[in-house]
Amino acid sequence: MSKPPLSVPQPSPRTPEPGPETMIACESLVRIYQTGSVEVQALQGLDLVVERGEMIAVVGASGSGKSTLLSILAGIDAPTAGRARVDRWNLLSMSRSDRVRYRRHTVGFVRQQTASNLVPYLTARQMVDLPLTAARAPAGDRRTRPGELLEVLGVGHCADRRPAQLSGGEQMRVAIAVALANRPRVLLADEPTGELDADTSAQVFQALRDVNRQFAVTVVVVTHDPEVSGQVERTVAIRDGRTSSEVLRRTATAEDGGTHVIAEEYAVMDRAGRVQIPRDYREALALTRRVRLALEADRVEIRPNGGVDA
Ligand SMILES: Nc1ncnc2c1ncn2[C@@H]1O[C@H](COP(=O)(O)OP(=O)(O)OP(=O)(O)O)[C@@H](O)[C@H]1O
Repeated sequence: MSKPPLSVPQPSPRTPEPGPETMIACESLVRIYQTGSVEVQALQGLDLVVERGEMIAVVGASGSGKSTLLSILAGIDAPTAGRARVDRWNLLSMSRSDRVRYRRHTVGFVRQQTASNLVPYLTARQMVDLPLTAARAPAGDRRTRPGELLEVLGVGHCADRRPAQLSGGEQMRVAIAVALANRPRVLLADEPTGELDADTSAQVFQALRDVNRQFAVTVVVVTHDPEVSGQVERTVAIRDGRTSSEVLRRTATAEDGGTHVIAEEYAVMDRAGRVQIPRDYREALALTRRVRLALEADRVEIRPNGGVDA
């Protein structure tokens, strides 16, 4: 420290710990892939908390670990280390049968490639029925739920069509209906608008927002599309397998009564106090391995080694 603090600010009484309203809590999550002698650290200590009923977007460069995170949350892949809890499930200690139950009832997953979500020889109604049958849902549910869900997703008119008879946007809406069949608490979508044009993508995204509100399902959407990520209240950015920053958006009312969205970006600090400083900040001030930290009354300053006030 360059100088002693005048007074140490008191910690905020609000705790960042996952609470009863938390649906997803990942802490220091690590996933290492081993291919022959090569090790790839896809997740390198990622932290993420998502509240019940929240809808968030996850963004990040190609290879930053977004799909790995979603596969782990979907119960398809298992973490190497760290903690990951979704609803009442601990994702690091699930048995094989737990995993089946978890994937059937707790999470719905919409994959990146639209076609991979669908079965070419089944109609939309039959595809929504498939997970209901697998979960031995009551006959009443099986009769009514496929039609109702397709209706909510705006593809009720497509109920008797097969995937080849659907547009890209319709296929994605059907895929979302399939993922929601067993009333999951969490809906995970990996680039659901990646293969769609701008208008169709906006409609599909609106459909995700609608089901988030209507069914109170927690939604995590991975996207490259800034138009999409700009429409949720919270966007989490992943860099090199870690949560690096979050953008929070809120609607403010101006004096003339008009409303506008205010977006504020925050760096994310993990439990050990680590924060990633963006590359452009580091380069602008030539911050290298050693930096100077100073605790002020209302902030922590980071300065280049050899800066003033040494
Ligand atoms: N099964 C695997 N075996 C080996 N390495 C893998 C495997 N899956 C992912 N990786 C590696 O882990 C890292 C993270 O991959 P991931 O697919 O999670 O990134 P992503 O952010 O989703 O990228 P994209 O936006 O391109 O889909 C990458 O370096 C990738 O090559």
